[in-house]
Amino acid sequence: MHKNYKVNELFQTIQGEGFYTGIPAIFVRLQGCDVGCAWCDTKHTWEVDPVKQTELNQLTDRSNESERWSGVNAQQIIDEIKRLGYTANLVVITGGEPCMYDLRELTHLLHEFGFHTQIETSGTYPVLVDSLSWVTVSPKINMRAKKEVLLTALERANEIKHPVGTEKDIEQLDALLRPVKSIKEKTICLQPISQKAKATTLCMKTCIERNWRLSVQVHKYLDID
Ligand SMILES: C[S@@+](CC[C@H](N)C(=O)[O-])C[C@H]1O[C@@H](n2cnc3c(N)ncnc32)[C@H](O)[C@@H]1O
Ligand SMILES: Nc1nc2[nH]cc(C(=O)O)c2c(=O)[nH]1
Ligand code: SF4
Ligand SMILES: [Mg+2]
Repeated sequence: MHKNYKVNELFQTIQGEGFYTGIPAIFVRLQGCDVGCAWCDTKHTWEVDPVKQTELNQLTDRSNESERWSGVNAQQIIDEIKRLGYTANLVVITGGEPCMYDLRELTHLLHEFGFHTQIETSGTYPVLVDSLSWVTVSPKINMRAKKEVLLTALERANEIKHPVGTEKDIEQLDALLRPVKSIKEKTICLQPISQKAKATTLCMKTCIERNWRLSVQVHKYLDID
C-alpha cells in the first residue's frame, strides 16, 4: 500500500461537535489545507513542510500543536490505533482538509475493521469516501472552491455544520442551501465561531426559529483535545 496519507495527529477523545457530540471518537487529523479561513482553529495543519516529517508514533504526544506530520498508509493507521489500545468505535477523519486526499481506501478499511467513520470537510474538494461514511460538510465560500464541487459535497452530506459569527453567515448559509435537493434529509448545525456570547446567542436564536441543531464545540468548554 502507498503511504498516501499525511497524518498530523492521532488521538482519542469525545467528539465535541455536531451530530455525534458526546460520542467517544478516535481523531485522525490529516495535514494540509489551502482554504485559509481567518478564524481557523487548526492553522498548524495548513502547510505540508517536508522538513517537518516524522514517525507516526511521534504524533500521539499532544502536549502542544505542531506542524509535524507522518506519511503512512491505511493499514499503518489501523495498526497504530490497535497499538495505542484505543477503544472508541467512531473514527473522525479531519484536518486540515481531509478531502485533499482520496479517503476511499482508508474509510473502507476502517469499516472492514468494524469502525464507523465520520469525515469533517469544508466541501472545497471532491468527497471521495466509502458510501457508509458519515459526511459532515462545513461549507467554506472560497475563491478556490468550484461551485459544483461544493454543491456535490452538500448533496452527499449527512450533516451540514456551519460556523457562524454574524447574521451574514446565516444569510450565506441560506443561499448555499437553496439549490440543495436533498436538504430535508440532513442535520443542520450552527456552530459559533469560538465561544463568543454574541455568536452563540445568534446561533441559539436561529436554531430555535428553524429547528436546527446547536453545536458549541464542547471540547473547548471542557478544555480537552
Ligand atoms: C478544523 S476544521 C477541519 C476540517 C475541514 N477543513 C473543515 O473546515 O470542515 C473542523 C471543524 O472546525 C470548524 N472550525 C474551525 N475553526 C473554528 C472556530 N474557530 N470556531 C468554530 N468552529 C471552527 C470548521 O468549520 C469545521 O467544522
Ligand atoms: N473533541 C474534539 N472534537 C472535534 N470535532 C471536530 C474537531 C476537529 O478539529 O475537526 C474536533 C476536535 O479537535 N476535538
Ligand atoms: S477549511 Fe477547515 S482546516 Fe482549512 S482553514 Fe478552513 S476551518 Fe481550517
Ligand atoms: Mg478542532
